[in-house]
Amino acid sequence: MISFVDPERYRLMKATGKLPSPKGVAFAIITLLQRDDFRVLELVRLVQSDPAIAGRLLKFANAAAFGRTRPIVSLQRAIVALGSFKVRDLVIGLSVMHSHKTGQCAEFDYTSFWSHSLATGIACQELARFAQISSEDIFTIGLLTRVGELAMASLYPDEYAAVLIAARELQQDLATLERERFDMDHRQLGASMLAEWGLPDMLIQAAYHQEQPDVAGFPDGSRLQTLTHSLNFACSLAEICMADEEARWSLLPGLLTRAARLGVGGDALNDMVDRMSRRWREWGATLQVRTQELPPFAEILAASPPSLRVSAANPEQTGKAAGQRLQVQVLGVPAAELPTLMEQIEQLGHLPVLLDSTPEGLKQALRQPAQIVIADMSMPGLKAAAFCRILRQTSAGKETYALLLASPESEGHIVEAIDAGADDVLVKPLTVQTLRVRLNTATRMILLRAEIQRERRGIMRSTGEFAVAHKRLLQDALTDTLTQLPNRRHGLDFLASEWAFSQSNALPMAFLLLDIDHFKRINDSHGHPAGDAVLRQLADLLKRTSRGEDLVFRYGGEEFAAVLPNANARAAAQIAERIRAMVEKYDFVWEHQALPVSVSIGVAPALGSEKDSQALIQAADAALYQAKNEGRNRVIVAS
Ligand SMILES: Nc1nc2c(ncn2[C@@H]2O[C@H](COP(=O)(O)OP(=O)(O)OP(=O)(O)O)[C@@H](O)[C@H]2O)c(=O)[nH]1
Repeated sequence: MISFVDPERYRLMKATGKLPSPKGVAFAIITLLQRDDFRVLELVRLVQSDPAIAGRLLKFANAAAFGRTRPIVSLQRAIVALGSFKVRDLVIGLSVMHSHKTGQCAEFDYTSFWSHSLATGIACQELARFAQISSEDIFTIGLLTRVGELAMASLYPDEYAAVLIAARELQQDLATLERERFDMDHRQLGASMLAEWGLPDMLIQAAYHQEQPDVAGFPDGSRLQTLTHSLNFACSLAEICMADEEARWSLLPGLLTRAARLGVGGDALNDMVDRMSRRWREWGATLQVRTQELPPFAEILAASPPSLRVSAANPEQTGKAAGQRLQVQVLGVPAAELPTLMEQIEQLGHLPVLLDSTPEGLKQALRQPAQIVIADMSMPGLKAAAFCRILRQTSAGKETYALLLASPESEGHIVEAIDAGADDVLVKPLTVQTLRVRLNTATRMILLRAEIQRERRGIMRSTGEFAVAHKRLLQDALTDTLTQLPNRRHGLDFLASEWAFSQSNALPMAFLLLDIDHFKRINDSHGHPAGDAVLRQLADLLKRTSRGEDLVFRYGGEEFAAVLPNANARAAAQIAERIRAMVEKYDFVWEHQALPVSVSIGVAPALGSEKDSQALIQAADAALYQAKNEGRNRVIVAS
């Protein structure tokens, strides 16, 4: 199944001395293990001769022995625990990495290559249990899976640089271009190298096919198929680790589909990615390979923009409603149908997110539902109708588009599910066309809901702004600009309503009119601004000293007025006298100069006999006129 490089050609390439190869101790270990009669002690001695490799092996052995009560401290024990052949493979991987961190090919990014390879190796270890393979073996193959590319760059630095540029600029398949140029590709060359170093055939096959696991033709469910898919997933996870934030989002759908194939999703996937990225950084520090911090995977998923523009390069996505990429949570879909569904969702340009078919997965869907939730009616744990009902009760779930999948047998429950709040039900088996039509409908519906929300927010904002503006206008219309007291219009309205209230409730009230004595003189002697200042100071004084229930307002010019609810003639006269005396004593100041000010006040208590509030004004005005006539700076109560 593997198309290796022609052995004679490989021999010639090797003879150039340019092919990457395990050096020193690693090479000696390969030779040792090729002998049938090698002894573990010889292996231990060889490893001991390179302290750097010895240290890393110990670390690996302890990582593999995770869960043991005591760490392995002796190299011999570590080698026995790992097994001689695993030791050989690990040492090969580490040695190749160590001696090929830089090279001659200008377009080959050696630093990124090893960052990616290490991330792949570490991700592979996380997948060891799925692939039913030891974590050391799978680490090595993850680390070396792209070693053919490194070899091409070492053998033909200039020509390979041109191939890399063409692959990038023309967006063409690298292996195809390599075959056109060199009559072999990196997969073939890599496989030949791994075979020469003695790595197990199964690992070589997986590495060879990992870029296109579906065309490998491995039997469904076979160990080799799972291993190849695991390697493919690990590479995709490494891409995510290497990518910047924006590129990461576009890689997510592919990763989630691959994870679904292996049956990993929900919190298990989040934990796995977080653990992997942590170990990648740890090992990066040990092996001096560049790494970068990855936010928690749950955060990456949550932050992926729901309305990411769809890449025009993907023809499947054209014609999709408004070109929106939406998060689609998938819940309770039987394992056999899952990969196809995830792939279809991805093909249609959306972001499939697999949730565990466990109570936890259900909780997550209810707590943080995506824009679309696809739930199978046969999901374990909760009936679809109940799920929809609970979903609709949550604030986030109200907006979610709930699409249920029904098997022909569960058709009877469809009406029940729709009544419970499902937006749509699809009867299986699904075709990609049906799914496309339904997801487009969902997308339009979601966009429409978002539009309505936006408009509603806009209306609320305008209403709020209008209310504020209206209040401000009203305030302006009722306030005197110079003194900030209520103006005449406001004051007279208040007087009218207070008078009517006191009349109908037989309560006392009074009205005062107050006029500054010889105000003209202040203007004439000190200027109009001095007059304004006196008006403002008097307004403040009246405001500060009036009772809470009274309304003091500017009547006009140098005249002020006060409406005094609940004040009979005597009380009103006392209030007026208090004001008069206070003004007389008050230090009015203009430009550090004291200005003596006095006021005359006419008091009009409501007697119950006047026909309207206007009569009170006239009475107060008459009393004020009398006060002025009698010498000013006095209070006259109308009778
Ligand atoms: N600075 C200033 N002066 C004002 C304002 N409104 C009215 N006046 C002045 O107030 C003065 C009122 O003068 P008069 O009606 O003769 O009365 P007076 O000088 O107070 O004398 P009596 O009321 O008889 O004690 C006029 O000179 C107006 O120009 C204002 O808003 N600012």
